[in-house]
Formats: sequence, structure tokens, C-alpha cells
Amino acid sequence: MKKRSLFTEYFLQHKWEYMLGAVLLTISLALQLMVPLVLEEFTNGIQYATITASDLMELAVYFIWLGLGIFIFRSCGRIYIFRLSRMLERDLRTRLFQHWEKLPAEYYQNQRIGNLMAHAVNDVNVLRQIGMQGVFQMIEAFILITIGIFLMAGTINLYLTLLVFIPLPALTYLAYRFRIKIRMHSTKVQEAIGTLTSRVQEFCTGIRVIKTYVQEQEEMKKFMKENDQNIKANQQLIRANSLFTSLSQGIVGLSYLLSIVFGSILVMRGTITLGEFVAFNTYLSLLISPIENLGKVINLFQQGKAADQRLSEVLATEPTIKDEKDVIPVMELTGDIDIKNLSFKYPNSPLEALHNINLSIKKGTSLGIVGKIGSGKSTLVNLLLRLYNPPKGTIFINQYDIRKLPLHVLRSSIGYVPQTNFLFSSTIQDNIAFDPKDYQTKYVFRAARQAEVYADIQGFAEGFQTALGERGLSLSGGQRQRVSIARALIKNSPILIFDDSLSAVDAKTEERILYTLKAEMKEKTSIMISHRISTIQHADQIIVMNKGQIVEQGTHETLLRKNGIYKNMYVQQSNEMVLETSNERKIRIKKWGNEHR
Ligand SMILES: Nc1ncnc2c1ncn2[C@@H]1O[C@H](COP(=O)(O)OP(=O)(O)OP(=O)(O)O)[C@@H](O)[C@H]1O
Repeated sequence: MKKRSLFTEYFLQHKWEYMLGAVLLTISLALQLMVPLVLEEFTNGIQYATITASDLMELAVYFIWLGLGIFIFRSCGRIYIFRLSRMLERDLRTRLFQHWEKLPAEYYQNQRIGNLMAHAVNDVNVLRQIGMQGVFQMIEAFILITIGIFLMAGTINLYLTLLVFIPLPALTYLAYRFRIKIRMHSTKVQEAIGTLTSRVQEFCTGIRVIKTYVQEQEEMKKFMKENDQNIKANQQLIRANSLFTSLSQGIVGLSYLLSIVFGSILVMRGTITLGEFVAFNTYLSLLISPIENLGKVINLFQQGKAADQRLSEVLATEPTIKDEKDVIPVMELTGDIDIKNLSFKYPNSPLEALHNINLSIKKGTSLGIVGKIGSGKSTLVNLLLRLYNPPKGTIFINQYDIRKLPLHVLRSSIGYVPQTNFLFSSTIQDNIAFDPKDYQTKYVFRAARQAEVYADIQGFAEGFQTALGERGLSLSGGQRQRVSIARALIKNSPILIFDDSLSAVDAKTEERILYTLKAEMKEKTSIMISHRISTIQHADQIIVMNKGQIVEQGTHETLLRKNGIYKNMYVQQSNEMVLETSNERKIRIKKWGNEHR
């Protein structure tokens, strides 16, 4: 069965409410169609001098009542239909957001933020417009045109009506011809807006890099090029729209001309009365706007079809990472991790990021991971968190294949500090207590103390209530990292993962954090990735990764005895430390000398 469009789906769900709106509007239109009849009587009365002063008064009162009726029913119908469309807009955005939340990180890697914004803003707006102007004008056009033509042909003159309506099929033809063109241009406009939004977003997030690499001119050139493309796409759409509107107006004008010329002849011949001629032209003027709008509505529906298609495609994207059908209803995990023969390729990559990984991390023990850049350390963690799906039967927690665990149980059992520390535009407290559970302030303070960031935060004028800008830019790299650590610690989860999470703090702070964490981690399973040996040297077991494989495994002491990659890294880093310390000492002595000169 063909899938219904999003708009049809919504329309059918609310059909009775739409019906009520349509009834209110129809009453107002019926009253509008009575105006020419009153005018006809009035004009004939004047022509044949049969009208009296009291008739005039009566007519005036009648007109006022008609006007009032038209106003009340039209406004109510309009408010009703427009309210439904605003609800459609709200529901659609909520549905889109809910769906986006289900899609895996991988989906966002392949999307431009501008395109996603265009879906959420422009596409939804087009569908809202269909629900507003589209439905409203469709009802108006249908009622006025059908009943209007019936009244003109049936009560005034069939031939004049036929003559006046001869040019109108051309309008349908035009709408058909312009349909594809306008849809194509509207898609281009959407894409151009998407590209521009992405450019601005990238500019804002990358502003420091742009400035330090003096790339303002280059960025401006790219922006101007895309801005011009946006204008060009809009101009093409405007041209197509204006040509369509002008041609349709010309056709309507021709109908009007035919009505005046041939209507006057019929009056002069006495075939119709002057009152009927006035009524005929009033009907026509009532019909002109709906006939014009019909063209616009057809266009709007075309744009809506494209927007509907785009939104439907997004909503049809299957979340690849979700609870499997054979999910085991586990409520809690304690933290024994087993990895068996794990090999993994990223979906869009032909190369293996991990090859035949075998590991066992018992509850309450720690694992340190070191290795070169790109050796697969973060990939291992991504799979444990199911940010990507590991092959079935490769990763187990408490003997359960993680592919069979409920996602929310798996993820809420892991306190994770990612490599890139994203903080939300909110207070520091909210950033730390970022969990479905409600935490009392004392727990936020405790986590901040454990992460060695408490003193820094208390140093801010507003303490834990300090609002952070987008991406927490008001904090230093080290502070951001420690706030992220506090966010992971507050969860008090059985598994803790730190992905190079102490890289931005100095050696002394690192030492203090590790000391605090040691007590915290006693009952937990912890995985710590680092480029610094000092961060992981006290782990119960350490693995060295290279090209997606575990190449060395053991404790700090056993690995040093192996004289392999680990030993080399250790020696190199120790030498660097000595050099750093002696440089620091030299700087301190120089500084002291300067101060005491
Ligand atoms: N989303 C992805 N899609 C395709 N390939 C990826 C993706 N993420 C990582 N890779 C590739 O997988 C391999 C392992 O990457 P990974 O990020 O796990 O390395 P890493 O050891 O954590 O590196 P680093 O120390 O720089 O964090 C690399 O070759 C990388 O290019």
C-alpha cells in the first residue's frame, strides 16, 4: 500500500476538526454569495425607480448583518483552521526531534547541520502553510467557484458565463507546466539555505581556528559564493513564481474584459437587467481572488510535496542502533566485561578498525589502554557504549551479549568521559547533573571535588550557577575536561570510561584526580585511555594497541620488562618529563634572578 504523506496522515487524524473549520468558513462564503443578489435587487430598484427610502434603510441593515455574519464566521473558521496548522507544526517538529534522538551518531556524521535545520524549520513551515493558507484557500476556491458559476449560469446567463470562463482551463495548464519548475527551484532554495546555515554554524564553532590562521578573507569568499548561490536560487524561484502569477492574472483579466464587453451588450439588448449585470460582475470579482489563489495553492502543494518527501525520508531512516527484538530485560549491570574475538569495520570504511580483540575486565578492576593515534582505542569504547553496533557475540557485560541488553540499561551503567568535552549552554550545575536522575546539590559538589574542579567553580562569581556559553567556551580546556569528569562521576555507575580525559590537566592535578578516583573506582570497573603512561600505569592491566590489535598486555611492571612499545613510550615520556622539569626549574631560577636583581 502506498504510504500516506505526512500532511494527509495529520489531516485524517484531525478530519472532524478540519470539517468544523470548513463548515464555519462555508457559512461565511454562502453569506458572501448573497451580496450580489442584494446588489442586483438594489440596482434594479434604482433603474426602475421602484425603491423607497424605507427599502434603502432595510437594505442598509441587511448589508450590515451580512457583513457582520461574514466577518464572524470567516474569523472563526480561519482561527480554527490556522490553530490546527500550528498544532501540525508543533507535532511534526516534536516527531522529527524524537526521531533524531533515536538515530545513531553515525547518522550525524554524514549530515550537514544546515540540512537538518532546513528540515526542522523550512520543510515543517511549508507543511504548516499548506495546513493554513492551503486548506483555507482550497475551501474558499471550491465553494466560491462552484456555487458562483452555478449562480451566474443558472440565474443570470449561461452563455455569458461560458464565455467568461473559456480562458480558465489555461490556468490549469499553466499550473501544470510550472509545477515541476517551481518544485525544482524550491528544492534548490532549500539546499542553498542548508549550505548557508552550515557555513555560519561552522564559522561560529571554528572562529578561533579561522582567526589564528588568518582565514577571514577565505571564509568570506566561500560565504559570498554560497550567499550568491542562495540569491540565484531564490531569483530563479521568484522568476518562475512571478511569471506564473502574471500569466494567471492576465487570464483572469481577460475573463473580466469579456464579462464587461459582452455583459454590456446583453444589457443593451435587454437580455439581462442592469442589476443582473452588476450581480454578474460582483460574482466574478468574488471569484477572481480564489481563482488566482488556486494557482498559488497548487504551487504551495507542489512545494509541500517536496517538503513532505524530504521529511518522510528522514522519518523513514531506520535507527540502526536500538533494542533488538530478543532484548533481555536486565535491570542492572555490575561490570564484568568480556570481549571475545572482536573485529570491527566502520560502516563506510573498507579497513578493519579493530582486529581480533580478546579481553576480560573483572568487576572492580581497571584497564589502561595506550597506543598510537588511530590505533583503535576510542573505537573499542564506542563499541562498548554501542555508539556503533559491535558484531553479535563479541562484547559481554555480566555474561550478557551487549547486543541483547536494553540500550538505556547499558548506557546508564557506564560513566563516560569522551575525548571531546561537549558542555551545554546551561549552568555548570546542570552540566554536571546531566542525567535522568535528580541530584541534590551536595552530590554535584562531591563530584566536582572528585574531579578537582570544585575550587575553580567556586572561584567564579556565580559558582555552580555560572552559565556556560555555547560549548562551554567560558571555561578553560582543563576546566571543561574536569567538569566532564564530574558529569561522569555523579552517575555513580558500575563502569567508568575515560577517553584521554586528563590530557588537558597538568601532571599535579592529574595525580590528585587519580588519587581521588582510586578510592571511587574500588568497586567499579574502569577503562582509562591515555597517551600518557603516568595516567594508566597503576591500572590492574594495561593493553597497548597498534593498528587495531592488542600488541602488548600486562601490568606496568611486566610491560616494562618486555622491552617493547610500552617500554619505549615510558622511556621517551620520562625523558620528556625530565627535560620539562629542568626547563621549568631554569625558568623559575631566571624569574627569581630577575625579581632579585
Ligand atoms: N566514524 C568513523 N568512520 C570511519 N572510520 C573511523 C571512524 N572513526 C574512526 N575511524 C578510523 O578507525 C581507526 C581507529 O580510530 P580510533 O578513533 O579508534 O583511534 P584512537 O586510537 O582512539 O586514536 P586517538 O588516539 O587519536 O584518539 C582509525 O583509522 C580511524 O581513522
